[in-house]
Amino acid sequence: MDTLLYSVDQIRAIERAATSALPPGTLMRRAGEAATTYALELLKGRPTDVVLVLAGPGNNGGDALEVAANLAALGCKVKVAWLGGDGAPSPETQAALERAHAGSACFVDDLTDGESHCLVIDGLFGIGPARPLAGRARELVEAVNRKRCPVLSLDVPSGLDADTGAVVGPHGIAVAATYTITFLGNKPGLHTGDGCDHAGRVHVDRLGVDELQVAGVDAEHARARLNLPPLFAACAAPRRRNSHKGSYGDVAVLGGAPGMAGAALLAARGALFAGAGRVFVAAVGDDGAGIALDPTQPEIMIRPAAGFAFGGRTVVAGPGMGDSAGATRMLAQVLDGSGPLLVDADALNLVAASPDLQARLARHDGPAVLTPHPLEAARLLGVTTPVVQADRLESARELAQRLNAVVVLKGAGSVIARPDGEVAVNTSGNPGLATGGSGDVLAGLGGALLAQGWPAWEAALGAVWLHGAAADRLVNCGCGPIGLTAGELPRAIRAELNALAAQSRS
Ligand SMILES: NC(=O)C1=CN([C@@H]2O[C@H](COP(=O)(O)OP(=O)(O)OC[C@H]3O[C@@H](n4cnc5c(N)ncnc54)[C@H](O)[C@@H]3O)[C@@H](O)[C@H]2O)[C@@H](O)CC1
Ligand SMILES: Nc1ncnc2c1ncn2[C@@H]1O[C@H](COP(=O)(O)OP(=O)(O)O)[C@@H](O)[C@H]1O
Ligand SMILES: [K+]
Repeated sequence: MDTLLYSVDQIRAIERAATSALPPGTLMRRAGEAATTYALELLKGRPTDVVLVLAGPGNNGGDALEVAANLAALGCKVKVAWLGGDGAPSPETQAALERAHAGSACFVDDLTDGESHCLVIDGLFGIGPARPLAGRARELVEAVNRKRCPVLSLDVPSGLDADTGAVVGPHGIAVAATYTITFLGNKPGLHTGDGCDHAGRVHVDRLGVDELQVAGVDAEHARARLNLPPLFAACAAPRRRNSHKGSYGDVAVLGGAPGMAGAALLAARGALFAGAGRVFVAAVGDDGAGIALDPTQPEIMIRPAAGFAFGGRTVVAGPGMGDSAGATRMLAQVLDGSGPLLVDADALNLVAASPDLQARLARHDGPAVLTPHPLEAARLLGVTTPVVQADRLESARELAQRLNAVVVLKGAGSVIARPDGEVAVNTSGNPGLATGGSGDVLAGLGGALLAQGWPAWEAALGAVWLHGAAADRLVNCGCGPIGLTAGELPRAIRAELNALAAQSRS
C-alpha cells in the first residue's frame, strides 16, 4: 500500500509533470487499463452479468469510458450511463467516448431499479467536484447506493472530497463504494471521516509515473501519510532482562472526580496493560473517602490529587476530571510541570475555556499529546463540530500549531498532527470503539507509552494504532463491533503491543 497521502493540488502537479513528459492521452489510457485489470481481478476474471459503468463529464468519466471500451472488447456485457456536461469534454475524454461508442457497450439513459449487475464502475467525478451532486448525477448515485452488487470507484468515490474525506455539501451525496482504485497517489480523503464509509478497500495505481516526477512533489510538500507500525515500531523494544518497575515509568491519571471514577479507572487500566511500571489515579476533589481501590485491578494506586507528587511522572489529565475549581487548579499545576503529559476529555474543555490554561499548555516544558474528539477539538478551536469534520486534517494541524503539542483528532480515521504540519491518518480500528470509555483507555495507553520513553509523536501514533488494532482483534474474535466494551480493550492492547515488540526483535 502506498502510504504517502497527496492533496488534490499535489496530484494535479504530478499529473502536469507526467502529462508533459508523455504522449497525449497516455495517463487516461493507463488509468483505464489499470481499472480494467483490477475490475477483472475483483470479478475473478469472469463477469457473470452486466457491468454497469457510470461516466461523468470530466476526465474521471473519460477513465470510465476507457474501462467500458476495454471490458466490451474483452467480451463482457457492458452498459454505460453517460452524464454529459455543459461544455465540451476534454480531447482525451472525447476520444474515450468515441472508443466506447465504437465497441459493443450499450449506452442507456436511465438505470432500471431491480436490474442486476455483477459490478458497477463509478466514474462520475474524481478529484474535480466543486459543488454538491444534484439533478441526474444525484439520481444516479442514489440508484447505485441502493444496489447490492459491488461498486468500484475510479480515483475517488464520486461526490467525496479527496482532500478532506467529507461528502461535498451542503446536503451532498457520494457513492458508497466497495473498492476504490485511486490514481497517481493515495489521497487522505479516502481514509478519514466519511471517506471511511465511502471508499471501501483502497488500491493505489501510480500509472507508471516514475518516482522522479513524484519525488519533486514529495520533497516539497508531502506532509501526510497513513499511520502504520513502521512509523513507531522501533520504540516497542523488547524488555531488558535486567529491568524493574522503575524502568517503565509511572503514570498518574488526574481525574476520577466523585461520580466519574470509571473514566479514570479505565485510563489507569489502559496504562497498566500497556506496560507502565506503576499506575496511580490522582482523584480530583476526593479527600480519600471516595474510591480507594479498583477491585478488579488492585495494582492501581488511588490517592487524592491534592498534595499528589506529579513530578517525575507522566500525567494523563482529564478522564472524569470534571470542571471544579480544584480540577482547574490541579490542571494548571501539571501544565506548569515538565514531565510527559497527555491531555484528554474534561481537561481539554477546561483548556478551551481558559486562555490562561492555553498559554500554560503551549509553554509546557515536556512532551505533550492532546486527544480531542471532534466536539472537544471544536471547543478548542472556537468553531462548531461540522467545521472540524469538514476538514479533519487541517483542524488537527491548526490545533497542533496553536497549542504546540501533538494532537490526535479522534473518530473514524483518527488524524495525528504535529506542530510542524506533519500529519498521519490512522488505518486501524472500527466502530466498535464508538462506546463510552474507549477514549479513556486510549488516553491511558498513550500515557503508558510516554512513560516508557516513547517520544510524543511516536507515542501518539503508536497509541492510536494499537487501540484500533486491539478493537480489530476483538471484532475478529466475535467481541463486536456491536457491544464491544471499553473494559475489554486493555487486554487486547496488551496482546497487540507484545506482538509488536516481538516483531521488532525479529
Ligand atoms: N489527474 C490525473 O493525473 C489524471 C486524472 N484522471 C482522471 O481525471 C479526474 C479529474 O478530472 P477532472 O478534472 O475533469 O474532474 P472530474 O472528472 O472529477 O469532474 C470535473 C467535471 O465535473 C463538473 N462538475 C463538478 N462538480 C459537478 C457537479 N456537482 N455536478 C455536475 N458537474 C460537476 C466540472 O464542471 C467538470 O466538468 C481524476 O479524478 C481521474 O479520475 C485520469 O485520467 C488519470 C490521470
Ligand atoms: N467509528 C469509529 N471508528 C473508529 N474509531 C472510532 C470510531 N468511533 C470512535 N472511535 C474511537 O474511539 C475512541 C472514542 O473516544 P471518546 O470519543 O473520547 O470516547 P469516551 O470519552 O467515551 O472515552 C477514540 O479513540 C475514537 O477514535
Ligand atoms: K469516481
